[in-house]
Amino acid sequence: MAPENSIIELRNLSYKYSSSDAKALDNIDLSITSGEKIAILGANGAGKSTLFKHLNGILSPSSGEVMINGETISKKTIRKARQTVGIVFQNPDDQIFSPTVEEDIAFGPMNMGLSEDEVKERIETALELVNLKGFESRAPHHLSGGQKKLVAIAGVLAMRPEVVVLDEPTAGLDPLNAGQVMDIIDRMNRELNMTVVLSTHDVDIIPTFADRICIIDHGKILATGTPKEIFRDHDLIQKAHLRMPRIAEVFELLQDEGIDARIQIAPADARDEIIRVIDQSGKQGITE
Ligand SMILES: Nc1ncnc2c1ncn2[C@@H]1O[C@H](COP(=O)(O)OP(=O)(O)OP(=O)(O)O)[C@@H](O)[C@H]1O
Repeated sequence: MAPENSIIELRNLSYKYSSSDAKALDNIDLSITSGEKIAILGANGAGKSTLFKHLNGILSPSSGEVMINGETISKKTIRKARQTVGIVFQNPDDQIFSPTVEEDIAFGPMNMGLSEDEVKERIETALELVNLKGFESRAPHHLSGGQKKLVAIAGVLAMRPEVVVLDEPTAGLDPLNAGQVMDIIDRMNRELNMTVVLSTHDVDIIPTFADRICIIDHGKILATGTPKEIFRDHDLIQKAHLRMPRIAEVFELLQDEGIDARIQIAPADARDEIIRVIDQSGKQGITE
């Protein structure tokens, strides 16, 4: 039995590409809870994309199983699994095919057999959410990389999946667009109650985004935990080819100055800690 509220359940999942001797995924056990925001971290080649391709049946396990809402993905359940789990690939060119933005976003909902009115409404809502109203007739291949990424997100959004999986959603985007994409992802979770699974190499966005982190290395899970738990473990961070978020470096510098500040990784926690240190030094100043 899958744990209660578990929307995705991976059990002893292993996968080997036919052209390779090594396992790309090696005995993965992971349970993803409905409504959570989970970040999958790992070095290049760790197995993140291979893992994601198992979440809606693009790849089938060499051994083990993938369950969506308690049902193992099989020929019989794959259609339902694909409606439940929508994937936004790393390269938007892999998923945008239609001559116009509107037709591209309509593709998924039309395949679901929805009425014309419903499809129209979904296109409008999806374009509004990604701030691309007015782009309906534009040709996707003439858009910028960031705009294409937004079209790919809108296409998945229009299918209203319970889970959205995003493979490195901010890769190749300038800071402003990366921030915009992260805001959209956050709204998908807060306003549309979607479960979000994403992979990223950007450790600075994780403390504000993720409820939970899962670190994979050479196809195996090294650790799962809250961002605070994971970033406490320096050996783990090194092994996974990651680094501490920049905010933590400020606290390390303060500690080098002999200031009793506890290392923080998220902006709001950093603010609270700095206020605490200032308050404390103020009180010390009064008593001295
Ligand atoms: N089509 C394929 N055929 C053979 N081996 C593959 C194929 N795709 C990926 N691999 C191998 O499987 C392993 C996992 O690759 P994967 O693309 O899942 O990693 P990743 O964590 O997504 O990496 P990145 O961060 O670079 O996108 C790597 O060793 C890779 O070389």
